[in-house]
Amino acid sequence: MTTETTNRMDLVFRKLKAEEQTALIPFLTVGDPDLETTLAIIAELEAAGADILELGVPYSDPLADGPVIQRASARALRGEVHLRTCMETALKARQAGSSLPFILFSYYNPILQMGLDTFFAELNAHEISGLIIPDLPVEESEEMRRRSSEVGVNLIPLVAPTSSERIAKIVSGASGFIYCVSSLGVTGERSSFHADVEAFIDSVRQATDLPVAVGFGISTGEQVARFAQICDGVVVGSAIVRKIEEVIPLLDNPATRNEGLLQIREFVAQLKRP
Ligand SMILES: O=P(O)(O)OC[C@@H](O)[C@@H](O)c1c[nH]c2ccccc12
Repeated sequence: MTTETTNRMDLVFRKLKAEEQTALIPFLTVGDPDLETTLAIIAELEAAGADILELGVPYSDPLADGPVIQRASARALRGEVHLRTCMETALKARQAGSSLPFILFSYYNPILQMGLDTFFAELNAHEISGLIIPDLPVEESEEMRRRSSEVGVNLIPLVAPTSSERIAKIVSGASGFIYCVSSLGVTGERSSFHADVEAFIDSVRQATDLPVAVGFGISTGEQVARFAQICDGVVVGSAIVRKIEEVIPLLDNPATRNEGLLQIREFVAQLKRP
């Protein structure tokens, strides 16, 4: 008997699995170039076939990010976009009709600044289904996992090709999905991945019944199709953030805004159907 889940993300993975489909999971930085445009881009990503969305909280010290996302964070921070505005953006996107499950992607510090009690009290109220905290110390992940599950939000762990014997520990008690980082280093488009990435992903699959997704460096339809063969989800961030950066001049001009939005939609659509 399956336990009924109300978590929107879990329902999407279950539906895609039944259809033998892989989730396309874009990442964007909220507020890049501005909050109103982020809401418009979310609608384009959904129309382009996105299944789940990572909403990145801009941060002043994004140590795991490459230059593309660093620039996006800097643009969003100039617009005074912080953790609470990102949560509010998720709610506004839902109210505007989006049915995408939202993953709030934040470094640990902004969450600590807000205060854990406030943060977790507001997660659900803002339609957040998942949480990724790339720099969450393992020692503190137990409390964060407990608090997340208390409010029905999946705290999604990252595993790296070097995690090896820690994989079992990382995935035990996890929920939502397991995020396999395809390569070492920081985010950013890549033409090649960690040498044994398929074997690594397979070892994660052996260690969990949860959906397994891969991210880091994936930027073309061919790369998405390659990983879709062995994963339940594929995350694409920097390539989409770069496309957004490229069309900012179009987005900023009312006369060409729709052209800019269309270019973002078309870029993401070809990731799903190369
Ligand atoms: O940008 P890429 O190379 O496509 O990788 C996904 C990534 O953007 C997103 O999941 C992410 C953004 N910042 C991160 C920091 C750590 C791990 C993952 C991330």
